[in-house]
Amino acid sequence: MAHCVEDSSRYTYEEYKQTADWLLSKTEHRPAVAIVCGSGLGALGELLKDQMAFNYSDIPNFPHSTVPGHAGRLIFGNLNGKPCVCMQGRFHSYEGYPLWKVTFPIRVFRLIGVETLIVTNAAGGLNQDYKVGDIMVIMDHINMPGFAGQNPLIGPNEERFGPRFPPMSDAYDKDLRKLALAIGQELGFSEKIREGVYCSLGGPNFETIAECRFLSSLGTDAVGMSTVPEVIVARHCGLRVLGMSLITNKAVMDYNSEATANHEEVLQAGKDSAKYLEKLVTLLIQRIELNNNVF
Ligand SMILES: O=P(O)(O)O[C@@H]1C[C@H](O)[C@@H](CO)O1
Ligand SMILES: Nc1nc2[nH]cnc2c(=O)[nH]1
Repeated sequence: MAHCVEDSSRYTYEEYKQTADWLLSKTEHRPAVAIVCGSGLGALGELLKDQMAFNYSDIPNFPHSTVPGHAGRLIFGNLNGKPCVCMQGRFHSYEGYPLWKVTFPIRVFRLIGVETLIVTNAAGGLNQDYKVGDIMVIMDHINMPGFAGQNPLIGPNEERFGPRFPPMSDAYDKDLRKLALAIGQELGFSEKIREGVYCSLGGPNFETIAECRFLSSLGTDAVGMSTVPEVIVARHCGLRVLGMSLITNKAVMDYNSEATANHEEVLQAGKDSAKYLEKLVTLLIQRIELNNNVF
């Protein structure tokens, strides 16, 4: 039943196009790379030179950011000579947005000519080797809400974006992952840089101890509340994807522990470690090879 409600109120192709055309008419920037900033990681957006920024509330059809640490600005500019667009703030289903709304910007990016998506997030570390401040290059994901029928591609398929049944076994680009890991080593972060599996849950509560143990037994290295819907939609429309999680807290796995996760700690860890992610992304963008795709 829920699906029927969602279907009748999904964005039309024309609405994605309207937003894309609006943006293209307001700026001369023509980004090839889009960056989504996770909780507390908005400083990445400040790296862009020759900026032109829009508040989400001024962009036709755009949802609004409601979470602290997500400024709600779309910034166009150049990073190390490459044209980029950066979302300072993303949307989450726990804010009350259906997944087709959460992922709206991704298809708009495709229509304005973006070919590579870099998604970042704040995540809890389940892997016992991980420390707060580590950066995990996402190798693969588990779409937990997908197990319960929640997927941004549910509803009539829009063939102009991609196929009905997109594969997801190659969601995270191998070459970009290799490049990110190599740059991490080159920058001297070998202790900090990891590669692992991200699992997305619906939130907004943090996990119980039993849930953390369960996720860990499934092979999850880091847990969060975002990213996966964006990646599914990005892959559906042919974008190349790199994902990176900043480990902002260690998931509580022990019934004797007094620790509890909280958003303030997540934002603080973002502030403390933003500089590492900034260096990594800056060098990565310089080294990325672009195909100059036109959609
Ligand atoms: O947008 P991300 O996934 O980085 O945000 C994470 C998940 C929740 O929104 C929030 C919890 O602190 O951080
Ligand atoms: N679900 C979830 N999201 C997070 N975002 C940052 N830390 C966490 C966490 O521990 N769990």
